[in-house]
Amino acid sequence: MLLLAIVRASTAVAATPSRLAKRAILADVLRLAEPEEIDLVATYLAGSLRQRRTGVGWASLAALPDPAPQPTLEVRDVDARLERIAAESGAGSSARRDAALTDLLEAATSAEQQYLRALVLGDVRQGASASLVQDALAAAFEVPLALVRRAAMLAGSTASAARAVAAGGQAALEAIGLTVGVPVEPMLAAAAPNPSDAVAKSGLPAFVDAKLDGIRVQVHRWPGDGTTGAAGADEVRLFTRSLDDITDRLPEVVAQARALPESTFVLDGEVIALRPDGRPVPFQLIAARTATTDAEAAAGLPVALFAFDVLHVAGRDLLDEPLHVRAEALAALVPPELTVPREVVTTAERAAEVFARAVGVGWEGVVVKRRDAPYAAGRRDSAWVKVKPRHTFDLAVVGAEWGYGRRTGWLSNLHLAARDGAGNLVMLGKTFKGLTDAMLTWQTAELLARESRRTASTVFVDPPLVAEIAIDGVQVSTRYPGGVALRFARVLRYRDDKTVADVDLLADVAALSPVIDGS
Ligand SMILES: Nc1ncnc2c1ncn2[C@@H]1O[C@H](COP(=O)(O)OP(=O)(O)OP(=O)(O)O)[C@@H](O)[C@H]1O
Repeated sequence: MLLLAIVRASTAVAATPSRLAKRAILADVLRLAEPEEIDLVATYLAGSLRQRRTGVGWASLAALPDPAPQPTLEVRDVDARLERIAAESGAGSSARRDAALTDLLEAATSAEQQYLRALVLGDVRQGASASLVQDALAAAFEVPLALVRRAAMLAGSTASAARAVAAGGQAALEAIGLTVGVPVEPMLAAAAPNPSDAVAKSGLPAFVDAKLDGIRVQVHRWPGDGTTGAAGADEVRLFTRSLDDITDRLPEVVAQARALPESTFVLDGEVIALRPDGRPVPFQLIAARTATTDAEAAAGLPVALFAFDVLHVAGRDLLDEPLHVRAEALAALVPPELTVPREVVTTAERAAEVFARAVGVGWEGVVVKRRDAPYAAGRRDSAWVKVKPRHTFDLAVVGAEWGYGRRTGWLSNLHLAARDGAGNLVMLGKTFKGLTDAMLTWQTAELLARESRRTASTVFVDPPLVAEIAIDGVQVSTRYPGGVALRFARVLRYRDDKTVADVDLLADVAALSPVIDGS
């Protein structure tokens, strides 16, 4: 199939808001794909690449070469070229990568060049997600959508489901089961602002788990065939939320899995580290630790898996079992000190108490779980509902960057600052989230009226506006002058009844982090 077919579909999908129309466009393309390439076609249609990383950044794609006059690029050719680009390593690799990229772009028409650039940068804005492509696969091959979704989550990708359905139709989809050693898409959580809204979604009684702020890890163990590891030792593999294999990075978790009393299982959980006083180490440090295979760095911060679910034990798939059955299987497999703190509650009041206690001991919040729900891999629905404390601060808006795309002409990305002890405004982060069109219009006029200076991208203001900002927390920053950066900031509302004297203190914002406040 020509890449052009995908580019055209992507453009057409972006141009219609109707999900049904999008599905029809995608299904037409999927029907035309050869069975050997349908996995790539499905991947590209969802706006992603088969290669997790290509090593190509913005700079290499800033200027595009002259386009080809005619579309000749085949989807499979594009993939093969990207594979070579991604595989480049060692001395001179960046020059070789750029040369191969230029070759690829020279073979592309102008529309294809734009599409390839967006694809490589992960920036295809067409409104087609993996979920929509699954919908289109079901339509194209006339099979139930639920079966496509199930196959995609069990085989770990929509591309694998596409390959199966193109090769063997419904029967091939049905034949896909959980394979220990092959990661399953993790179940995700919806969000609620407080525990009572969460239990309203989940129903009562509900499981209320502590929400641990670490790295999601799926642990697979199965009897070894002696090909890797010590002779006769079981195989263990660890996968992240995006299904990357990080077994080598977390030897303690591998050891922990080997110490459990079964030789075949799949566990889901969160990897964190605890301080000597039992409080959790901040997420940033866990993320840094998980990103390295450096044994010395690893030894400095031992981590452990805290399991919260089990998908398979000793030949028995548990995905379709209700949570309370999986919870029993989990308790039989994993000792309590290696499972997340959990309580079954029967009232909203009790859920609120468990939430307050969880936050009090340093957990990120809670995840409220429906007692009879199966493991909905790859889905974000109300069977799991996360609740985090919402921290709000009144911060100064000291500048704003011009928006682009739909926000062209509006000042959009806000520069946010708190006050230090001397009354100076110290920048802590930026946000363009939470702004309605009416707020964008209002703030653009207000900020321009207060303009003190500007650069090409940013208008700085004096005096600042004051906005109520919600954040999930703070983290240590080397970028911002106060050494503190906001996490997931969003605007709740403007406080034009407040002035800079009402802006919250840097120390109060920083106190959200056990590390930054020095304790
Ligand atoms: N007890 C728990 N049960 C389920 N998930 C948990 C639990 N403790 C921590 N988590 C983490 O919370 C996440 C659930 O939220 P969600 O599915 O929305 O993921 P997310 O987008 O990464 O969210 P967040 O940034 O809030 O962690 C899981 O991916 C997991 O990493």
